[in-house]
Amino acid sequence: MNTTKIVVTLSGHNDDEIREEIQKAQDNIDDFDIVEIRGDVFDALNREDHGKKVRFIIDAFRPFNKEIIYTYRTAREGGSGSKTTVEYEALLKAVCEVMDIDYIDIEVQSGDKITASVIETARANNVKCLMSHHDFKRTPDTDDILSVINKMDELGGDLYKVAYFPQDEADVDSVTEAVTAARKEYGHKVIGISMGESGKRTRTAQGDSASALTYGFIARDAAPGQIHVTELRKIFTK
Ligand SMILES: O=C1C[C@@](O)(C(=O)O)C[C@@H](O)[C@@H]1O
Repeated sequence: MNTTKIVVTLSGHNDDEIREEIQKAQDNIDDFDIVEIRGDVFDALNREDHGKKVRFIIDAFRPFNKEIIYTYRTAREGGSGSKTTVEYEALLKAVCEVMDIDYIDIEVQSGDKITASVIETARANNVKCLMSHHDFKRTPDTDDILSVINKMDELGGDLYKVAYFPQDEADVDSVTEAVTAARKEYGHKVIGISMGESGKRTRTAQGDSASALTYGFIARDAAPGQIHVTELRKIFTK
């Protein structure tokens, strides 16, 4: 049975783009299970306006019983977020405290102390922790990918996501092998993404190497190699 949930990443920056994405997503509401809000696209806004945008998106999908992931992707991991690690920690904690979300994405490279303190606040507010790690330049070998995932498990997350950029097919295979091995160890909690065109097969993998979540787009892709959610739904219902 296919148990990969489809996530739609929303990355519209301004009101027009946000409305367009919400409309398209609502028109294709059965093509995804979870909504990812990319908070880093609101980086230029103050805390209050940032919060308003996030709440607006949450309110658009709650009536459809969609789960919500809040992600603030920092520039060092391929996003547009320019906050310092101290600001990053404060933002994630505030989001857990005041927003009605299901998952918070925590970049483990922000450090063990920050990760632990965000996890504590998330737990206190019934928010699940999606541990993440991205490298937009390269892919380490399978053992190194597995040590990142082991670390995420030690830190105490609910889902473990790694995303890498491949240089060749062998790099894509390393991600697939790491997901397969980590699933044996930890169960269906692992997400392994190889970005770009050649990595697309990691986004549609089924069986032993299937990820717990696969991220797709509705209006514009938020990462290289992302697939439209309607296509993902077709692939995963075959
Ligand atoms: O970590 C991920 C995965 C992703 O980078 C992708 O490659 O689809 C897209 C991001 O929005 C998300 O937070």
